[in-house]
Amino acid sequence: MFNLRFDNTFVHELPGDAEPGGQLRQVEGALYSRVDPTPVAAPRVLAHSAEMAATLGFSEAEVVSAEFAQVFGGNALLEGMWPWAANYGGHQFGQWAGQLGDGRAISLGELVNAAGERWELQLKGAGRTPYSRGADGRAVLRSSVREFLCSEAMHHLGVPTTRALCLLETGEPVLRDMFYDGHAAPESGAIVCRAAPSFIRFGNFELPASRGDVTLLRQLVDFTIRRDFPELSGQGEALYAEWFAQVCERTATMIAHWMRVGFVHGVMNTDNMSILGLTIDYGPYGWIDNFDPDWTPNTTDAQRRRYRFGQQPNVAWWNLSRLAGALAPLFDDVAPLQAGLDRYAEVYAAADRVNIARKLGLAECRDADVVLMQDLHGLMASAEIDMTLWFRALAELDPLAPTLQPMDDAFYDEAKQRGAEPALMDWLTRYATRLVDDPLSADARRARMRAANPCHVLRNYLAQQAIDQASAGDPSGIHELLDVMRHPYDDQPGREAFASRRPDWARHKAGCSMLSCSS
Ligand SMILES: Nc1ncnc2c1ncn2[C@@H]1O[C@H](COP(=O)(O)OP(=O)(O)OP(=O)(O)O)[C@@H](O)[C@H]1O
Ligand SMILES: [Mg+2]
Repeated sequence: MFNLRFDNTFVHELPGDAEPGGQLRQVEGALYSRVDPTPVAAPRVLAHSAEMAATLGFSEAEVVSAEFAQVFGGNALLEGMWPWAANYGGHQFGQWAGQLGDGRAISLGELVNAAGERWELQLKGAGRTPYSRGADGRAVLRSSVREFLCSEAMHHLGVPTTRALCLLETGEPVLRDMFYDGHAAPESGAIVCRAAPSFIRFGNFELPASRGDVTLLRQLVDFTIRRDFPELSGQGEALYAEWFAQVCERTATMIAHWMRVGFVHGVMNTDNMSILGLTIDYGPYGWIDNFDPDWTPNTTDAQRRRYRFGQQPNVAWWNLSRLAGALAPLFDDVAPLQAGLDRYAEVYAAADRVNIARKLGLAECRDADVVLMQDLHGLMASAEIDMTLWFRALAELDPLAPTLQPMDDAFYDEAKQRGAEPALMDWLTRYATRLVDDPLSADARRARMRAANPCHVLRNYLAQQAIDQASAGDPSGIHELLDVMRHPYDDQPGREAFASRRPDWARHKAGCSMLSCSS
């Protein structure tokens, strides 16, 4: 069983903490600490991703074996695993926060699969590490279900993301004060095994830079380029510049996907930004129901709304500029770093135009189409229109006889719907005129729109329903939701309930419209 190969380049090639064990402390001159997961009472696999298991080389029989639960619950190691916690810092909500590190994530090893791909396997919620800073190193079931489901949903939506192999309950309670109101209560503990080619974050570079440890910074940069960006050539500053521009490009692409599907990350601190441009850390994230660029699901950010939906492209730029600052000691001149940031803006602007063309079913995006989309966004916000339902239904519009009828289900408020009808009809008329002037056939337009506008997204209340059911002992809701999210662009007859508007009861319910960072 488990014929797997691990090569663990991160720990083999880079300096680690000389002191073994899980002592809390500032770890200097090292990029990680060796630490074993803390065993749990009764690990049980609640769900797994069949695609990810196959990719990594696990058979279905292995996934249901007792040994699998022991390994991914943190009670046993496979040959070749060498667990560690990474050392990183980060800017949190705009402020430098110093050393953070993996306080509850423990990487088990870098698996090299049959196809030769590298996948780092990482348990989230596996116990304390030197970076736990007074917290327990654990994760609760509700947040773990959300991380597991969203990782896979995002992948199937075509959004660059870390993946999830499996979700386990630990059989141990975890104490959490969900509303930060002094009422801590026990919740079920859980662990997600995540997988990604690398979990390196902007903050991994920021920490040695903040300490003036340029040698360590350079070691990490050289390693990252060598291992994760093998397509880049050149050397010295020119190579570093090209690499930074690549990071900027990938980040721009990722954010454009978020904006296309209506994903709000919720806590875009630089320690939650992947150097590979993958969506990382599914914490207090949320999905746009009624279109609102000012919405954030994160209750901790409710006042300032730093990480609101419409702000994400700007925040990513700000985060990249923090990374640029960290990398500056490797450059004689900051011009190449500035060029990388400019590259972000260009690539994002181009990707935004591609989104507009795809979402509206146009062969190309003209300048006037940008205005057309902006005007639509304004109307969608004021009329409280569901983003997913609107764009999906818009593909059914007849440009020769435009009506609002296909989009009838997308409205949350009847009075607002009626009030907005004249303006929306004006907009539809403009759009229909534009369509007539577009070279795409009706079929090609519809196919283009249906491939860009999902009908199934992981609406907050859907995840919450699966959580409530799992908390009562029945994980089948997780399985069904995962299965729905495997085909987000397909109509799924009999599963219409997963593609409908957020129900009224979910509008202000915790977990459905607002998410606590307590996880
Ligand atoms: N229960 C916990 N025990 C120990 N450390 C924690 C815990 N929760 C969060 N942290 C640490 O606090 C910092 C910021 O937390 P954040 O919520 O961004 O990350 P996270 O959800 O734990 O994990 P990740 O970014 O790995 O997905 C990180 O250093 C994280 O490891
Ligand atoms: Mg995090």
